[in-house]
Amino acid sequence: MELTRDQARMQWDIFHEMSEHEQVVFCNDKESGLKAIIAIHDTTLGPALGGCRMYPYRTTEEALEDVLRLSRGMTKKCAAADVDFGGGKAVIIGDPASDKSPELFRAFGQFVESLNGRFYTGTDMGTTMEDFVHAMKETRCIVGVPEEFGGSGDSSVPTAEGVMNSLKAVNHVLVGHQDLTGKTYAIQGLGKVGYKVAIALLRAGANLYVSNLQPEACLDIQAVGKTLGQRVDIVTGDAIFDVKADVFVPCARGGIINDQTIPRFNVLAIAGSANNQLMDVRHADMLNQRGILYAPDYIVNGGGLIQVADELYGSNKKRVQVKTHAIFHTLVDLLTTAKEKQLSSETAAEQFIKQRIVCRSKRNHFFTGHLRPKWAIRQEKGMF
Ligand SMILES: NC(=O)C1=CN([C@@H]2O[C@H](COP(=O)(O)OP(=O)(O)OC[C@H]3O[C@@H](n4cnc5c(N)ncnc54)[C@H](O)[C@@H]3O)[C@@H](O)[C@H]2O)C=CC1
Ligand SMILES: O=C(O)CCC(=O)C(=O)O
Repeated sequence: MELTRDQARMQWDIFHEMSEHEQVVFCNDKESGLKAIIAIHDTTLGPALGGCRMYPYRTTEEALEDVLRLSRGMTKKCAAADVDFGGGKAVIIGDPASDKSPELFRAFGQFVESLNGRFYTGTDMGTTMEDFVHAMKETRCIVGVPEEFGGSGDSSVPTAEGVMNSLKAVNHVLVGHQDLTGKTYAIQGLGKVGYKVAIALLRAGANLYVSNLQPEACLDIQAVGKTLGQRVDIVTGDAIFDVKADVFVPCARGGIINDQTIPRFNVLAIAGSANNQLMDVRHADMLNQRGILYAPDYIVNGGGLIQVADELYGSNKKRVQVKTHAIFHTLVDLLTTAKEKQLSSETAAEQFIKQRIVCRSKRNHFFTGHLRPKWAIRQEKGMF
């Protein structure tokens, strides 16, 4: 029997929704119009770390569901990348194209500061480094702002490098080498990460199908392809799920691997930066049954996290590069183990992550949770 709206409301329980999470903070600031949710999933390995997404969610439930899923993914990502942080994430409910203001991000910063070092944040889909320059005036817990403001800069650069290392790992597992010349990739989303991946793939001699909400980015990539002598076909809407390619590279929203899309994919593998690509864990088994190799997103897209975590240890570009390169080896080992054990890559990854959290939780953490000086002190010291 279907529940009435009132019955459904009465049965809905936030503690049930967040039963795997430590803390969820609803942030409301009337003056700036800020409506945000911060979710802290698991701090076993250290303070929560994860970006802040801005999106015009239709309902609060939709925003809550997204932030709970994203923060759960961050716990896995931190463990996979072997950093001393736990999983957290924030979402701001609003349209990034029209609802941003310095006041909105300052208000968000105040809420982050109120958590007193339990949560560090920076950019994600719909937000930019510049947005967080406003937020950092109110909190010591912002990462990934431009270098001139004391941050480690654009985290989409190492994220894109990590995606490229993953695409080489996938090629290695599929055909025994890392050379991407002549391969075809279907990229969904040409934003901060997808655009950089597209350029890197063209330079590596690959051909592309691309799709993006704003057509300008597709046209730019097509022009670059022409200069380099590589084919770039622009695809609109969700036709990107149907194209015949070697690898589908999701670099936009999550949930794109689901009951509807799996029968449509015409690729050998899926590996991209989008967070939470699987609508449900069982979809990894469905991909396995179709013989499509799936590279778990929280391993592929760990480069940005590696950079912002490293910033809190005192930024070292070489260290970030080495750890981002390690994504290649982590993925080759994982995909090989999954094949040997006849498991889906997602199940194998979850086993590996669980083991790592148990093992790492027993050692002393390198990051001891110190807070950085406040903005005013940093200004006094002439840092900006
Ligand atoms: N920026 C980073 O360093 C990291 C990003 N990610 C994830 O990677 C994904 C992309 O992130 P960013 O590039 O930073 O975001 P972004 O906001 O800069 O770019 C997203 C792009 O996807 C496009 N898009 C959205 N829906 C689409 C659709 N249905 N079809 C085609 N294109 C679509 C948009 O037009 C936009 O250009 C997100 O899922 C994000 O959570 C994960 C780890 C780190
Ligand atoms: O890339 C960042 O700034 C933080 C890491 C993160 O939120 C992510 O990897 O999804």
